[in-house]
Amino acid sequence: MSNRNYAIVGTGALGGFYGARLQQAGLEVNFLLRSDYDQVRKHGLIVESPEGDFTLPHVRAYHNTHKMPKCDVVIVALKTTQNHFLPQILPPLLKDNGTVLVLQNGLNVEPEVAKIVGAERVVGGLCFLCSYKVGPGHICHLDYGTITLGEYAQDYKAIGITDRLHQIAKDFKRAHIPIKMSEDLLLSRWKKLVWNIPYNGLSVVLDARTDELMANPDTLILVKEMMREVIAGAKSCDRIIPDDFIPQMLEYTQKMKPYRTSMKIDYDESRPLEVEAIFGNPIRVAQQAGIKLPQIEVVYRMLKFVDVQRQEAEKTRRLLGLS
Ligand SMILES: NC(=O)C1=CN([C@@H]2O[C@H](COP(=O)(O)OP(=O)(O)OC[C@H]3O[C@@H](n4cnc5c(N)ncnc54)[C@H](OP(=O)(O)O)[C@@H]3O)[C@@H](O)[C@H]2O)C=CC1
Ligand SMILES: CC(C)(CO)C(=O)C(=O)O
Repeated sequence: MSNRNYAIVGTGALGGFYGARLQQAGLEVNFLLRSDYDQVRKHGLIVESPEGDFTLPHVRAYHNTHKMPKCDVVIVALKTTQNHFLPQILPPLLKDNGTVLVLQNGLNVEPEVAKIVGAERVVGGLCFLCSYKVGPGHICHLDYGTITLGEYAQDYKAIGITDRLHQIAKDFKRAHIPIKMSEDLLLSRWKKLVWNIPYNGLSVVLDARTDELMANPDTLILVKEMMREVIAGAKSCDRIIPDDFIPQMLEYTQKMKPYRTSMKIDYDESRPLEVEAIFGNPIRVAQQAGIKLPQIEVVYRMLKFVDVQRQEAEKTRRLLGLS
């Protein structure tokens, strides 16, 4: 049995789900919470899942990083829009030889964390998970769950699969979380963006679920064209995604239960959108290599517009005491 202890920074749809699974498998997991702290401290976590519902009535819940024990593995599961909190959260939580595992969507999230804790402490992970938070401490897992783990090194240099990756993978497998390991984290991040960029973006701009985007011939064309642009973006970083990856992603989505993407859920709930991590960073990275991604850029500008509008409306509602 591993004696590695874990911290979950951001106990929401993703962090709450994987953290609960790790605790259920017997590992020590320390959960950092914000608005859900009181509820989770008193009543623990509830997970509904097609793989079996379960409740953890007692969890190690904290709302202050300084009160948490130092951990071997700190999992970053905040929305990227909240990453400005990481410089305060991470240093007191991490053991001297500890690892930060970044499970967020988007590109260039590891370099952000590396600036705080050092590149040698960072590992990334891409989560193929459909999960959302129903209420405080209550997570609904809809489908999938595989994590692709990859080592991070300065400038996303591919450094292969290390011993610590195997160690972390072992803990997750113990918790029945399917794990793949990537030799090249940057390639894996771009591959994930082949899905996230078209579906997350169009779901918000067009107010549509994945099945609706797939069923309509016009949106299907847009999805495919945006996927081709993501592949061009990856190529600008010398990462080659074969063209047959597009039909694979389309088939994956076709088989998926009708799904409101995570960005659409954020939009519907008036939360800030992960526009910069998922759109802005890939656009800028490609641009630095002299490659333009014009269709992705159109959706990016639209998303920024609707995001600002929503946040302004939300601020007004708060000022009026309406939310
Ligand atoms: N959900 C999914 O199925 C998938 C999500 N992802 C990615 O995973 C990441 C997390 O997404 P998701 O779990 O859906 O998001 P959620 O909004 O469900 O969870 C994030 C949690 O972080 C908490 N939080 C935010 N700021 C702080 C803080 N300063 N201190 C403590 N807790 C904080 C939030 O609490 P509060 O309520 O207080 O704001 C919330 O509970 C994103 O990058 C997303 O794109 C990737 C693949 C699938
Ligand atoms: C691709 C998917 C749906 C997980 O499979 C996802 O990553 C998301 O909603 O952000």
